[in-house]
Amino acid sequence: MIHIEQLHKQYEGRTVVHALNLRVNPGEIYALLGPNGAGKSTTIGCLLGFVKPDGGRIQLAGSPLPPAEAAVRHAAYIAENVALYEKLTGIENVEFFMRLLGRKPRAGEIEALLKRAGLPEHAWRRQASGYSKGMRQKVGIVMALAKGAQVLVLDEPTSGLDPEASVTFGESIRELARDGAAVLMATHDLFRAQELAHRCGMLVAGHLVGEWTLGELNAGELERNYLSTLAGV
Ligand SMILES: Nc1ncnc2c1ncn2[C@@H]1O[C@H](COP(=O)(O)OP(=O)(O)OP(=O)(O)O)[C@@H](O)[C@H]1O
Repeated sequence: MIHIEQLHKQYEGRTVVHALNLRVNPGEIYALLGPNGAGKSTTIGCLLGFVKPDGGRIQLAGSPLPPAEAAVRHAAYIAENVALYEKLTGIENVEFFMRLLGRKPRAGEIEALLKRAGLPEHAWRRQASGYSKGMRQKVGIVMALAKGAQVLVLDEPTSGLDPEASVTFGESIRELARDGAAVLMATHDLFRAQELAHRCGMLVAGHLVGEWTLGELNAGELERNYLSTLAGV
């Protein structure tokens, strides 16, 4: 579960997130939409403890810990470009990550996770320096799976992915949500948001100006809502 109450953030005296309230339940995928500079990444930064908020309350996975510590324990973060140890192979990256979590992988466990996330077998033992963006995202998914993350946070996850990679990635996200993760995804990809998310919210200049339940809307209607909401702000 992700629970944000009255989140407030300023930079150099300018408020970039205003009294934001947002809740993502276990098993739910929530798409955070909004134009460039709306405050999506800042909100994510506050959620994961990278950015210090100026006010409000954040709770992750029901933990009483501050966001940075709760995120280390319960959350996985997949950025637009997943950073990996370039000299290590896919398998070695995941193994290293698991050891950081204090886990010794069982025989065949990493291979099974890589397969589940759809990383082609020929890449498993190749250095990550040669991985494409989509391949990196898949390793990110494996890390979320290995961690059993209860909270998954994604920033522009499908930007620059080809349609097939985007679909495969979406399937992995759905699977993680079906396993009970609360998923928050900041995106400009309205089509993918409509396809994947259960709900979406629109952030404009740090204000949450609209929230919609998807499923009732097709991608065209979501785009019309987005544009008319933007025009009305
Ligand atoms: N470290 C910082 N110092 C000063 N201003 C910042 C800093 N980080 C972000 N901002 C400002 O905060 C506002 C929100 O930025 P943020 O990156 O959160 O928006 P965003 O919705 O993620 O945008 P995009 O869709 O372009 O990624 C912007 O006006 C940005 O210039």
